[in-house]
Amino acid sequence: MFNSILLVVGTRPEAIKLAPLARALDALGLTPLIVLTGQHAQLDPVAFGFAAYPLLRLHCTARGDPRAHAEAVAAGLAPTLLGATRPDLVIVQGDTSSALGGALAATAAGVPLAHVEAGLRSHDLAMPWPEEGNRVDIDRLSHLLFAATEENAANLAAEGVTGDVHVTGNTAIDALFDILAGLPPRLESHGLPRLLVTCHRRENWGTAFTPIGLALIELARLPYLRIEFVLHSNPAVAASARLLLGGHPRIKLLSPLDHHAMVAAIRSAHILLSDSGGIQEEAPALGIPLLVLRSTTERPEGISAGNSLLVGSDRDEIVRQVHRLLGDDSAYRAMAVPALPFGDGKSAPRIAALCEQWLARQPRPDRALTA
Ligand SMILES: CC(=O)N[C@@H]1[C@@H](OP(=O)(O)OP(=O)(O)OC[C@H]2O[C@@H](n3ccc(=O)[nH]c3=O)[C@H](O)[C@@H]2O)O[C@H](CO)[C@@H](O)[C@@H]1O
Repeated sequence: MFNSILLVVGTRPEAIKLAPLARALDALGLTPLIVLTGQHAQLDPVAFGFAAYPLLRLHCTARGDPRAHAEAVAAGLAPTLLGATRPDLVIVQGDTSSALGGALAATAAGVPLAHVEAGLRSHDLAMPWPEEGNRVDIDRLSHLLFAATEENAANLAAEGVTGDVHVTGNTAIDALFDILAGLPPRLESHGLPRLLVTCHRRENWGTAFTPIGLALIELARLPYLRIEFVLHSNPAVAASARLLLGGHPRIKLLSPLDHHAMVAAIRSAHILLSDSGGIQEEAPALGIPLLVLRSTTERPEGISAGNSLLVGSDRDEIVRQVHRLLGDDSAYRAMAVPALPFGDGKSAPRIAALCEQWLARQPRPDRALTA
């Protein structure tokens, strides 16, 4: 009896986190249909191993209004969910408008919905916007909720979600370990310490980026510090960095890296400075101290583990914290102890097995015939 499962993929982080699940489902004989929504138009399915699976492209490129994008994704998905090839389960990941669109489409069509990375909460609907609201809405609609941590599950319980909640870890760590398995051992770095920076969140766009850029220009005065800024694939997001930092002799702007190269770059950095959700999950596992360019986070576990620290986007605070880690070896070492607060790297097979068991318990029209 074949169950059809549909994975909704819109952005790079969704591709990174759903690729291990696609493989785990396939290993159980539940080969998924991969829906590429087009939110990150340049997303290459081959780079994430999706070429092995049936693909459906919706061509819903990102829009300024995230709710309008979610509705476009839902409309694009409707014919597939209402047609003869009606899936048994739609799986979405995280908090993007593509994930919300997949959830809205599944709900409208009466197709069961599963949410990977359920229960993350900053408890501030305005920060991050629209992701916090997307996550709450998706969790409210989900039949299966895969929470990365106990804290995520506690958030869901507090909200009284009606679906089945399971603590599984985050598949981001599965993806990380898959890459590390293929990398040569990390060599002790004897070169100049490197500060690796990424910055893409909406709240750091445009003029909001200025204090962050000025902090980097101030830090670049340290003759022994190398600063590398990995640009985001969204040109509007990268524009602020290019404008303020382009051409600076001591700050190197790098084009977006593939995930293997990015993990290698993170692993060989001395300090990370980022507003990224995924890097908040990877940094503790790699034991690289992370200063988070946000005023709040839905990933407090990395902070509780001592691997990450919120520095917001205040210029002086960013400079102060980088100086502190460069100058105080015990402070640095305290943040550099590898930890796995977000999962053990086996989340994908765990989630796949839970999906298989849940599907086996669902009544199906043809099941009555074979009973
Ligand atoms: C509010 C929030 O936090 N939302 C997050 C947002 O994702 P994000 O913040 O993690 O987004 P990015 O920072 O773009 O991706 C990061 C990944 O990309 C890799 N990377 C990075 C630069 C590069 O040049 N090459 C790469 O390969 C990097 O190693 C890492 O694995 O949406 C996701 C989907 O819903 C959510 O899950 C997630 O909560």
